[in-house]
Amino acid sequence: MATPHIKAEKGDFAETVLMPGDPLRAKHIADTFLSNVKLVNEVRNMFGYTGEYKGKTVSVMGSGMGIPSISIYAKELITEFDVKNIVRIGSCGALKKDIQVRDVIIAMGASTDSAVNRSRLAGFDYAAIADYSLLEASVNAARSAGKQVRVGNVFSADLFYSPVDGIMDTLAKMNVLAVEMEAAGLYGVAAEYGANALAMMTVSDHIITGEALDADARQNTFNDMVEITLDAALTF
Ligand SMILES: O=P(O)(O)O[C@H]1O[C@H](CO)[C@@H](O)[C@H]1O
Ligand SMILES: O=c1cc[nH]c(=O)[nH]1
Repeated sequence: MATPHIKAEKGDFAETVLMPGDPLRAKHIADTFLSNVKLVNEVRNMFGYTGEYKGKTVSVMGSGMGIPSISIYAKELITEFDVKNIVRIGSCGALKKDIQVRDVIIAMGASTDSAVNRSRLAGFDYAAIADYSLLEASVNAARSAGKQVRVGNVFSADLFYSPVDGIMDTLAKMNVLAVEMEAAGLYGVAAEYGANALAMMTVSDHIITGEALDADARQNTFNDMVEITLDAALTF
């Protein structure tokens, strides 16, 4: 069967799908962490894989960048491929001095300048929040592995290059931990179509200090976050 953006068979995806923005990060994760791997989607090179992690079947597929892109893939995975849990595993820019590059942040909530969730809620402000079970399982998996995570609010920006003067200072003042581009949209899609979602990000750059990882590091070295997510997935 095929949706407009995914060419795969019913049953090709596991109930839980990890979604990095970068399809090559999806490939790295499949190559590094999964066994018995099958490539299940390559439409637009948005690679999707299904394999086994410690005996559990899980999938990993790129989401592309931004709320419009992840919204398409998340909606089709949920409604056409019976996916129940989507965990975004992304990168983000840190907004606070006490957060370092490579720290892992879990988005308990996601603020945004996108209008998608207002469209869903008759023009009112929608609180885009993580599924509590996925959040708790991920925090527990991190604790068990002795890995630190920060849990809080993130900002899902429509524009990577913001034209709004002082926006990063305003976000930091409101205790927003980091900026990225998908979480609020993913949470809205999951609510609309009845699935569970969580967004977890590794800090790839620091808005205050300017420190930044390169593309190769963003693609291939976020293993702590991936292990937390996969270990959490064993419990749901
Ligand atoms: O690394 P990913 O998961 O793509 O996440 C972040 O990186 C992209 C911008 O460079 C946006 O998609 C943003 O959310
Ligand atoms: O969206 C993003 C992702 C990483 N870093 C940023 O500054 N923004």
